[in-house]
Order: sequence, then C-alpha cells, then structure tokens
Amino acid sequence: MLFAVRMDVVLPLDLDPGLRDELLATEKAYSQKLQREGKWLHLWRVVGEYSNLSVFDVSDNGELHDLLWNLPLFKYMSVSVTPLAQHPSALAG
Ligand SMILES: O=C(O)C[C@H]1C=CC(=O)O1
Repeated sequence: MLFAVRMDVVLPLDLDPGLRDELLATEKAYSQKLQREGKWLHLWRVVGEYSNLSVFDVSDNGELHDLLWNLPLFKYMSVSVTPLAQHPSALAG
C-alpha cells in the first residue's frame, strides 16, 4: 500500500544543541534504513520549509503508523497521511 506523507518539523528554540545533533543523526540513519529496505520510496524537501513530502510503501495502516511513531523526530512533527491508489490515466504504476 502506498501512502503520501507530509511531515512538518518544529524543533524547540531552546533544544540543547548536542541533543539536536544526536536527534538529527538518529533520524537520518532511521530514514536511510527504511529507504534501503524499500519502505520509504521518496523523500523530498518542501522548498522554503522545514517539511518533507514522502511516499511510503508498506503492508498496511498499522505498519505505517509504527514506522512514523518510531521516527526520532516524531514528537517534534505534525504528520499528515494520504492513502494513494492507482490513477486510471497513469502511464506508469
Ligand atoms: O528533515 C526532515 O524532513 C525530517 C526527517 C525526515 C527524514 C529525515 O532525515 O529527517
């Protein structure tokens, strides 16, 4: 199942710089692991915002929920999820 996911990140201004660096490094490693596993298909920066648009390929809603819940930055994010289906006019599927 494919899902488009938008993540908007807001880090507290007073977040300890060491903790911030550690969080970002852990987030990067986690996201790259999921990309290597073929679960996180696309990861795009939204221009001018601390946000990304992503596409996930997972087995069901529960797997997506768990992947997102375990994002190291999850508590600093707003997440919106859009389930995707094949478009009948699409050349590639
Ligand atoms: O930077 C972001 O958009 C947040 C998050 C998503 C992947 C990652 O490495 O960080």
